Amino acid sequence: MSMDAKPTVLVAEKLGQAGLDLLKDFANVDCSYNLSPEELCTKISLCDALIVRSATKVSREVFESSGGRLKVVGRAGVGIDNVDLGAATEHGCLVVNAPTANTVAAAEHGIALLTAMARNVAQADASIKAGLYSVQLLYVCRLNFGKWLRNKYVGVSLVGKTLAVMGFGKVGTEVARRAKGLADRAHAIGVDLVSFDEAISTADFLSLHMPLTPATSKILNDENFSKMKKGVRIVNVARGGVIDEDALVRALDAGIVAQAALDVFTVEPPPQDNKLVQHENVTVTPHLGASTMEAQEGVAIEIAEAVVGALRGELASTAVNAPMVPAEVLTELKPYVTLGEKLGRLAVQLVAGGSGVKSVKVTYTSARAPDDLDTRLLRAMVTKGLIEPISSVFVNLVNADFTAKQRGIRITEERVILDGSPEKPLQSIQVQIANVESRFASAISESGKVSVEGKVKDGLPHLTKVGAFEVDVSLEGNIILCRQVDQPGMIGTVGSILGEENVNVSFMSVGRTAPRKQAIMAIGVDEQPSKSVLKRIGEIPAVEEFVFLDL
Ligand SMILES: NC(=O)c1ccc[n+]([C@@H]2O[C@H](COP(=O)([O-])OP(=O)(O)OC[C@H]3O[C@@H](n4cnc5c(N)ncnc54)[C@H](O)[C@@H]3O)[C@@H](O)[C@H]2O)c1
Ligand SMILES: O=C(O)[C@H](O)COP(=O)(O)O
Repeated sequence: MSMDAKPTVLVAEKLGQAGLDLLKDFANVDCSYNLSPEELCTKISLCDALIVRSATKVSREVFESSGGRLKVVGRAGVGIDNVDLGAATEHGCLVVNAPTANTVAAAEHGIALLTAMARNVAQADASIKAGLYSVQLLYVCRLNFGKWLRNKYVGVSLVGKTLAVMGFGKVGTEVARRAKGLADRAHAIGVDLVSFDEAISTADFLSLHMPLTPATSKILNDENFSKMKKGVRIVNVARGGVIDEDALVRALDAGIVAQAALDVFTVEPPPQDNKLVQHENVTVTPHLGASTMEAQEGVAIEIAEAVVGALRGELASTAVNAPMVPAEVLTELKPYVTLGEKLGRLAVQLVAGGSGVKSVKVTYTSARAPDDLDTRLLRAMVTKGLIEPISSVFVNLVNADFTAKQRGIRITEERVILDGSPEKPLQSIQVQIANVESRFASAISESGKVSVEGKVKDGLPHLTKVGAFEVDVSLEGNIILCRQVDQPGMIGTVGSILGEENVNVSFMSVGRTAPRKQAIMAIGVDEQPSKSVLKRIGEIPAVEEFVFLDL
């Protein structure tokens, strides 16, 4: 981050002014458009956030070049096919989009293309203009009637036709709503949910609105064109890649597809000699679906708010590579999130060597029904606590599951449903690590696992159980755990050794199996005691084992 501690946001494509103003209130904003892939990779190591539209490829190299600084990529629009989500997740980088602000604009453009295509508006306009142009050049008669082609551009009517809306999400729904008014037939609104094969074989018009994914890539191909009604007309305001463009040229030439209206292309901008662009039965626009004044202001505000929120550490409601947790749930879970992370940190530090951790079980006790308790955030934070003390990896909500998997750590979850009031989301969290040896033998529970358990008390995380021993220590600062013979004077002895070195004790708690037998003393300390102090504690005759844990 820069010297003035403001984050830096790189805006790599044109963004509405209202969004830029919002960003500038919070961050240093670098608007650099038309960067080459190499320039983007060079700049990115100085940026905390990147905002793009559809033209910038946010590739794996971009994340690798960021050196861990890039925290969020904001896609000022819907489609995220230009962002390598896998690489973003691996690098712990949140990706957010602006999913709602351009819906109507895209739907309106789809309808514009549908009606313009059906009535040859673009071709007829180009033809007349070409005719007038030759008049001016040649200084001949006033009109060139050769270009006034009223018979050539006879169109087709939409009334009574079937429109198949493929991809019935936000844009698809809005297209169907508008098309209903045009076609005025129940089955033209796309509410008959039919199979893909039925849709393509019965439609007079196809309007594409699905995202580009491995499943939709080239979904309209030779095989599927051959199943279509002869004379079908196709509108694409989704992504060029959902159509096999060579196959579409063949289908147009064969008369299977009468016309196509395309806003998007596999390669943008398409090369000059692209056969679709040149085809007389194809109408094209340069990816204008989201390009209205209103949509661009809306998208800019939507993405700026999401990026600023993410940089502030808030969970974005439009995240596309992290679990979505609504704001009110997040507020409620906050102390449990801290508890989960601290229990993870404690548990892994109790393992001898730390690195053998492969099998972890997290048990939640709660009076809430399972579907009323979203544990993904808790699991991610336990994972963060488990992994960060034993590696240099930065773990967050985005990459927690990936990082655990990559390190071969299997994390299972169990919920124990309690009777009682579901007012609190959780009663307790227990973290158990199987098949490991402990640096502190008393942390091994009866089941042979390193086990720690905690609760939230008065809004603060507390350690309440270590192995089979019940304790109660607030999880702030650091902790010393001692197992000793239960006898009078132990608290005073340990307390005075710490006091001599000015180590402040914040909390002490003793849990024992039975009076005068074994006990565990959990001591919360604000400072880290020196090695010699820890040695002196270990030399107290009644102390059988002890461990210092860094929280
Ligand atoms: N031309 C433009 O400027 C422009 C503007 C906005 C959106 N878009 C494109 O349109 C797409 C849709 O936008 P949206 O806001 O409606 O998104 P959305 O997520 O609301 O809708 C997408 C729909 O497609 C469906 N879908 C996914 N895979 C499918 C498949 N294999 N077959 C059929 N349906 C499938 C989903 O279930 C969902 O209902 C975006 O991903 C983007 O690529 C383009
Ligand atoms: O997916 C989208 O939102 C649209 O394709 C808009 O893309 P654009 O931001 O490049 O106009």
